[in-house]
Amino acid sequence: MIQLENITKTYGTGDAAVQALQNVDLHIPAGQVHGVIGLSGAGKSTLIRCVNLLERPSSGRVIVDGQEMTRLSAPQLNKARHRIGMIFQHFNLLTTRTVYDNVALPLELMGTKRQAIRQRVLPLLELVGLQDKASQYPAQLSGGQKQRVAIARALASEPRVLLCDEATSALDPQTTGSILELLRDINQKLNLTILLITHEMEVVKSICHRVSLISDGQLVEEAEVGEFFTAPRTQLGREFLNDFLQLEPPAALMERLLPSATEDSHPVVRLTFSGDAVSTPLISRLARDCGVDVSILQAKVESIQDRTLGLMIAELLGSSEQTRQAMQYLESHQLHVEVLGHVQRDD
Ligand SMILES: Nc1ncnc2c1ncn2[C@@H]1O[C@H](COP(=O)(O)OP(=O)(O)OP(=O)(O)O)[C@@H](O)[C@H]1O
Repeated sequence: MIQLENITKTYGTGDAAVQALQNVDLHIPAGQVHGVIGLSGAGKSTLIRCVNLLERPSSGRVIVDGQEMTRLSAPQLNKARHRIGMIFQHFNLLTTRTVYDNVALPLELMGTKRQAIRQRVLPLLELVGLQDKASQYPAQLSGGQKQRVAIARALASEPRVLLCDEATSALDPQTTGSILELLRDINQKLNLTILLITHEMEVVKSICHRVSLISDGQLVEEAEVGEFFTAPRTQLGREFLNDFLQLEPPAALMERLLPSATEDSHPVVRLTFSGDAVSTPLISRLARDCGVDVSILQAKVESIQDRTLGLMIAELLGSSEQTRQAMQYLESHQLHVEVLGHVQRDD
């Protein structure tokens, strides 16, 4: 439904040139909710704005619903944009129009008749739960209600695709939850394809089927959400996951961590495991098979879609050969082992 082919976007020229996107390829099938996550300045907004050509790519092709957007004339592009709704972090409602008139606006611009507008707007207000707010003005609404109006407005022209540009970043966690629920509902009821950009893992976890990770204008990782949360393939992916799970070693331990091993130090490791490994008694096997004791410093189990994810920060106690074998043993059982540092034995 959405296809980006080898997209590059450069802002400015010469010394002032900023390459915001480099060789971006992305394919999102119809009916999917796809998230793009990345740090500030990574190129998320540029990427999503390239889909409806609010930003024109410097090179590459954008194809939406079979139509090559990058080849359309201005009037054709205008028409094609009716099939692509968009919502924004700060809602972008017209303050002088009522809720009803905000939702009606795209239809008015398309020349739709009054009666037909009414027949479209009222069910949309019902869909987003604002049927009793039709005659209110945006200033009278909460942030969540404003975003609901924006969603209804984006749906007015019966789009096939909805672009969400940090749509929940200005909302509190509870309101975020209800907006994400509404988006999930719309995705299922209308089979709407949704592309969203976010810097929040919670958003990805809640509603996305697949996720891409963007860094310095490049897509560096793409995976199903369950896979991304259980086995990110890049260091940046692991950092997002660790931030989300808030599993960092205690500060006092961090201060004692040595970057490399000494004769009488033990490794401190972060273990990430999923699937069968969660229910396998690996710790007792480490003691039995490798002669290594495990001192658990922090541990957590999370359910992500249909997968279970376990995380643990632990100190491996044994000789350097024993701990090396223990790490090999863990990796051979599909655990991701990251050595955070080494801690000097107390005794
Ligand atoms: N109109 C512009 N002119 C020049 N540079 C720009 C323009 N818009 C974005 N950039 C630059 O392009 C890069 C990507 O910006 P973009 O806004 O797409 O990132 P982002 O991931 O959405 O960031 P944030 O999460 O902070 O909004 C940044 O280095 C930014 O400074």
